[in-house]
Amino acid sequence: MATQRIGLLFGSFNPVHTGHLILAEHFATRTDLAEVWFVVSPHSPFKQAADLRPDAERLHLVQLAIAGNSRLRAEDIEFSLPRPSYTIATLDALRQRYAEADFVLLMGADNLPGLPRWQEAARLLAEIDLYVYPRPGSPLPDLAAFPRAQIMAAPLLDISATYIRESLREGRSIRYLVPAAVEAELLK
Ligand SMILES: Nc1ncnc2c1ncn2[C@@H]1O[C@H](COP(=O)(O)OP(=O)(O)OP(=O)(O)O)[C@@H](O)[C@H]1O
Ligand SMILES: O=C(O)c1ccc[n+]([C@@H]2O[C@H](COP(=O)([O-])O)[C@@H](O)[C@H]2O)c1
Repeated sequence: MATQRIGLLFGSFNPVHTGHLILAEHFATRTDLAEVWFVVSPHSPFKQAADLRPDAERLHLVQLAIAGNSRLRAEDIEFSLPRPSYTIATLDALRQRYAEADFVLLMGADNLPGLPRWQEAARLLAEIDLYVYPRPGSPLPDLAAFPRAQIMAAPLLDISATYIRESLREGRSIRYLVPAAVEAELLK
């Protein structure tokens, strides 16, 4: 099989929302990437696990959100890896499982300055291309320290999983903020 470039969008997806989907669809259809995979993290190293929905539920919501879209995929590889989920370990595992894929890391410009503090950051930065999308309110990062990174504009929706969780707590509408199937599941 020919090598395919696959974009990886890492996150807690607690829950997945329309902002993630617009971003993923953009990269999967308007760049050289063949697909975008949502890598559901059981526990992101810099985040508290306290108000996290169970892993399987967050994965299921991603699966509902992307159902029928052959360019998007839900990846649960981190469920079977040590925690917290370090991206370099995940990348090693993904490369072992999918030897034919050429992975690219998708990342918001706000996250890039923190990347040098990630586990084995030097190896990670040496081993993978980064597509960095600007975030409103975040200055464009200096790419000097990131030779394999390039800025790629993408349409963004100014919502977050935090906003969805707050809306649910307050009994407010989440219609259109998440796909209808995700909304139905969250309101069950
Ligand atoms: N509205 C959005 N537009 C583009 N990218 C987003 C948006 N929301 C989140 N992302 C990015 O998607 C990835 C996964 O997001 P994550 O699961 O952390 O969601 P989140 O909405 O930022 O969550 P939370 O509000 O719980 O922190 C991260 O890289 C994050 O920066
Ligand atoms: O590898 C690391 O050391 C590392 C440190 C912080 C974050 N990450 C990855 O970045 C993703 C987004 O992080 P967060 O905290 O914004 O949800 C998360 O899912 C992790 O896979 C990875």
